[in-house]
Amino acid sequence: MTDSARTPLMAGNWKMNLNHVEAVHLLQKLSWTLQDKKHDFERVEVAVLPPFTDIRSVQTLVDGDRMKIKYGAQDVSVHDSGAYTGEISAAMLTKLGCSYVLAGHSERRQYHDEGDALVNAKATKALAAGLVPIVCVGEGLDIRKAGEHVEYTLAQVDGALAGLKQDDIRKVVIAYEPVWAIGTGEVATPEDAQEVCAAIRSRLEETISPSVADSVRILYGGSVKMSSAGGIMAQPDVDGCLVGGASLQVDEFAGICRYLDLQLGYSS
Ligand SMILES: O=C[C@H](O)COP(=O)(O)O
Repeated sequence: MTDSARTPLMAGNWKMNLNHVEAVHLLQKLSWTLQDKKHDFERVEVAVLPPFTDIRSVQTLVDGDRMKIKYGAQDVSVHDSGAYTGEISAAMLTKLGCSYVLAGHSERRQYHDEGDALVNAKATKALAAGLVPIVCVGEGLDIRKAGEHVEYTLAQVDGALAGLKQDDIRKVVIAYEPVWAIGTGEVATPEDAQEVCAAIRSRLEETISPSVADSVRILYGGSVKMSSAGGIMAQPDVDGCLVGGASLQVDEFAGICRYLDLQLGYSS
């Protein structure tokens, strides 16, 4: 990203990894590493998205050690309470001190058949409870090969944000994740990321307002590593990264969070 009022966000999606004991160890080590390197959390925000079972332990650690790392969940129910076995409500996440929640991650879309209407309902519930939804969008390989990736992704954005108030949309984070680059080691080029992130921002400008488009943070996700983060973050419409596998390795994730320092040649 270039100079703008948008604070970059590096969010680590742990997916279904780490039990609560392992989560505490990783988070403690991440915090020490970033503190040791004098990471400026106001300049680059850092968040982790653990499995539900870890969140209470993460909350206790973050509060107890006054960490500046934020945290959130990987999914949220569209229901407030009641007979919905296995579901977790937005209010439960707020009570646990969560700041963020993913909505419509490609793995939820793929394995749980989540579509844009459900993603929209989840984002709506999250916002109403004071959580910031990280709305995930992105195309599969067939769509990319057909050259329809921009149109396809913009339709997902339209669907996910339908009916939300302007002031709510301003708070939303959008994560562009080309599915073919997730967990595959295939990284979209910085130019690929910029193409779609810029198209998303233009769409927000046209359909919502220029000021909302200027406020919304758009992340890139898909096999991001410490070595690729700098090039991706140099793109003007990329405001951060949604990191999967590399967020489970403290040094890699800390390096991604410190992309600015590493570009300036400070010690890794
Ligand atoms: O939520 C994260 C994305 O799915 C990217 O995962 P990855 O970095 O393992 O490719």
